Amino acid sequence: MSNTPYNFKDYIRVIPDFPQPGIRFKDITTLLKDGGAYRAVIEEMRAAVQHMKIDVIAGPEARGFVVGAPLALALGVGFAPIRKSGKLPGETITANYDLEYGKDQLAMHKDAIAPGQRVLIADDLLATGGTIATSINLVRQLGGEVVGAAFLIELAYLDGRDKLEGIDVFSLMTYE
Ligand SMILES: O=P(O)(O)OC[C@H]1O[C@H](OP(=O)(O)OP(=O)(O)O)[C@H](O)[C@@H]1O
Ligand SMILES: Nc1ncnc2[nH]cnc12
Repeated sequence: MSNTPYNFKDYIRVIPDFPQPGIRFKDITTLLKDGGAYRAVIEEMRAAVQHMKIDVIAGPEARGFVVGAPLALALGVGFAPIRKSGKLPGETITANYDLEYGKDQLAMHKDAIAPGQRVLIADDLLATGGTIATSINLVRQLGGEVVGAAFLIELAYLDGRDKLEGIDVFSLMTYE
């Protein structure tokens, strides 16, 4: 049971028609700039995923970094970046994906995850699930065991969770 004094949704700015008509963009910068609220969401996520016995967190660029890296520090585990293609300097594997508003390709270093490691994938937001499904694909290609996925925000009406069968999913805030 959470004891937080924060109503986290009060810290999310919803911007209609960004980046294209019909999308209601959930802006987390209004949460991140408040040190107390930022710390509190990471603490809530840490408490929710602690039982998963994670070895490493993987997070997709860019907003997955601002959630995944502090969560890794809070849990005392390492962080493996999942980047848009062409950014990582070492040997990589890649996978293509669709977004709520576009297409892209993600990459990971081949040595980012050791075979058999228990991995949590962390991101700010679950929408269609394309980013997280691609992240899972990459981690599994490297031999990692994806035990969980954690988000600040889930857009439940886009059914992204359907792509996460068999994985322990935690979302701090849900929009219906
Ligand atoms: O569930 P999905 O439909 O895949 O959408 C969710 C993803 O979209 C956003 O990232 P975006 O690709 O816009 O990149 P950014 O973090 O660099 O802004 C968000 O941070 C998630 O990673
Ligand atoms: N509606 C949305 N708001 C913020 N980030 C997103 N990524 C995909 N859909 C999004």
